[in-house]
Amino acid sequence: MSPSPSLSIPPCYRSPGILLHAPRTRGPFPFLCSQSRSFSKDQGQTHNCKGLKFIRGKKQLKDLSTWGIGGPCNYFIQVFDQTQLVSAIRFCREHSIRFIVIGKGSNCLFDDVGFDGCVILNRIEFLEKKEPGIYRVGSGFRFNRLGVQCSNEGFTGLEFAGGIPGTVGGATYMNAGANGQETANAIRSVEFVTMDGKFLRFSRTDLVFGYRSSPFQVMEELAAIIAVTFELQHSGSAKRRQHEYMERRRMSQPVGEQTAGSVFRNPLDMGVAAAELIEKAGLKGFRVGGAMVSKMHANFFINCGGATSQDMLHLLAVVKEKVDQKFGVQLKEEIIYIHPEITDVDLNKDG
Ligand SMILES: NC(=O)C1=CN([C@@H]2O[C@H](COP(=O)(O)OP(=O)(O)OC[C@H]3O[C@@H](n4cnc5c(N)ncnc54)[C@H](OP(=O)(O)O)[C@@H]3O)[C@@H](O)[C@H]2O)C=CC1
Ligand SMILES: C=C(O[C@H]1[C@H](O)[C@@H](CO)O[C@H](OP(=O)(O)OP(=O)(O)OC[C@H]2O[C@@H](n3ccc(=O)[nH]c3=O)[C@H](O)[C@@H]2O)[C@@H]1NC(C)=O)C(=O)O
Repeated sequence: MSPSPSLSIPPCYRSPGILLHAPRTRGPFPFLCSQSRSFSKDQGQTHNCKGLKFIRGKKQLKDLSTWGIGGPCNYFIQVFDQTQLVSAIRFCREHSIRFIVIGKGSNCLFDDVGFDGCVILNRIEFLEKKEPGIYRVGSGFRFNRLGVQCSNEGFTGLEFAGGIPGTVGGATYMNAGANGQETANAIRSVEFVTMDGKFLRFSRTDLVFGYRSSPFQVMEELAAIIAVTFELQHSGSAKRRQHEYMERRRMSQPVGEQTAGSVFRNPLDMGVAAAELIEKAGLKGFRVGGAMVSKMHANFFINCGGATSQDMLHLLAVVKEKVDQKFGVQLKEEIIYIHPEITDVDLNKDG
């Protein structure tokens, strides 16, 4: 799909060498006619469909993102179980409405223009203990809470999740990690729903994860991850370790500020952290409008109050450019930019 003529990609993302992680929003059925919808029309109305209540044009994405940035979305719905999730997806597809599924919005940069589609907020929050160390958890369950609970119960594998602001679904999708642990290593199986409404369950051995990557990021038929089963081992020291990791996080990261965690992936092949390069480029405290490189941790960018998506995009672009100029390293985003209208456009490709 081509960019709409009425919306422009921010100029900073047109410059050669300025790359952006591809936003993967799920589009409508290709064979259905696209309805012409004006952005955020029917402001403030709700639309009831089979017991589901969609809010039209009113929900501000800044309230759904840890960065506190983003304009209105055309449709918004919260889902509390998999039946509601599937119904919401079916509604979107039948009406040719693009949708995204989000958790805590801790890895998303929404645009001030908003999102011309439906944002489905995942509130599937159950936790089942199947047997000692085996937890089946709804994808909307807070990852932080899971990490603390499992560690307190004497199981190791998810200590690092303490303090991570995302959901179990987001953490699986991103293969979140910290302190030498990764989500993938604790997974036994993942249940998800496809675009045509099928439920599938893959066991860990069927899934190839990497550093901040999962097969779900490139799975065309994925609609949403529904639940994840974790398999953890007994450990007398898990609780202490979880506390230590949390303390380390408090000492090294700007906890409590409006951030989206690490902005860039570490360039693993270079054997250096993105934060180190940004700091050595002299960019700690560098500011564009309301967006600033944290003085505490250079790979965290802070909304100091009133930052716009343009501020943040420009800050990202400047940091990438300076790091490239100084070290010849092209940083790659960990955060996902949700473009207001473009579907499946890889902005990494060119300007
Ligand atoms: N290590 C750390 O300290 C930090 C880690 N993080 C990590 O960032 C991630 C963000 O989690 P969260 O805030 O919940 O995610 P978000 O709400 O930010 O969603 C980010 C993207 O993840 C995908 N996604 C989220 N939930 C689902 C789901 N149930 N099924 C399929 N795709 C999904 C969607 O991608 P798409 O639209 O492309 O399909 C979505 O756009 C986690 O991995 C979190 O642990 C974040 C901050 C700090
Ligand atoms: C926050 C995230 O995950 C974090 C995770 O919490 C921490 C803790 O294990 O390790 C990663 O950060 P990181 O690589 O920056 O880890 P740190 O230990 O803080 O720093 C690495 C190196 O960079 C140096 N460093 C760090 C910050 C800074 O401002 N300047 C600097 O030079 C540190 O001295 C250290 O030598 C994850 N980030 C990535 C992109 O891999 C996230 O994914 O959102």
